[in-house]
Amino acid sequence: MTTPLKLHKVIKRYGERVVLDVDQLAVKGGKITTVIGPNGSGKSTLLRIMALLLVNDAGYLEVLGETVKWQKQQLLRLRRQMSMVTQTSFMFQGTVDYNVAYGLGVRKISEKAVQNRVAEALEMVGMSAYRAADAHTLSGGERQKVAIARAVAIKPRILFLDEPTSNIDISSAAEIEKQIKNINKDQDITIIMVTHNLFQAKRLADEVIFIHEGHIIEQGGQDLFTKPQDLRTAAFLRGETVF
Ligand SMILES: Nc1ncnc2c1ncn2[C@@H]1O[C@H](COP(=O)(O)OP(=O)(O)OP(=O)(O)O)[C@@H](O)[C@H]1O
Repeated sequence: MTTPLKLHKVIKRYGERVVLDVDQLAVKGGKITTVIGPNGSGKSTLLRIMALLLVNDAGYLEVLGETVKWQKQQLLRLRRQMSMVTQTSFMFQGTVDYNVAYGLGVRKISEKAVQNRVAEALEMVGMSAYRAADAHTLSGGERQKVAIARAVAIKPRILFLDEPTSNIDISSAAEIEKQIKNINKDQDITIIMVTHNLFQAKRLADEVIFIHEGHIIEQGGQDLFTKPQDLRTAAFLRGETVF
């Protein structure tokens, strides 16, 4: 799948206000795309629409080769092929094992296969030693790793990350960044990640999208960081206010 996600003339409004207005967007399959932009520019809104958690008001999406009709059966089928990790992850009452296995319960796979997937996912994030731990006793960084394991255990085709490391320290964030890269490479999962951390965006991005006031101003590869084409992108990357 070269383009697992496409948006065509997608608009999202809250009341009268247009908060997202994307003419065309194509996300490259098997790559890590980072989404950057000022506060309130529409990054999370874009991510939530792409993850089929929020309905657009105009335009349409193509997800994993299907035009999204927002019809129940199709939504279920498509959502089962994607997962999301947010800034602070909810842990269910129970062990780490239980939390990672959570999304697998509704899938028709054997108990043995569930155990294998959980073990594999925890290994990927370096949390194998915590399998039997109570999830509510974990630190913030550990929770995020378990949340990533839970998201990966379902073997999604697209993984959405909304500021997954913004509440954790630099060294845990660095570990998670490494794990994100490995997940993308080894599991061939398309990753779309919103981050406020420009250094992180640069370290992880195969592709980057700069969004401002609901519009995609620029999309490109690593060149976008070094040779931005738009004055607003350049200003944002310099840490200046974007007008
Ligand atoms: N449920 C809602 N009702 C009304 N307005 C909303 C709602 N959700 C988001 N907005 C508005 O939409 C705009 C875009 O919000 P969004 O969260 O997508 O931005 P963002 O780029 O992710 O911001 P941040 O970097 O601050 O997290 C903001 O102005 C926000 O106030």
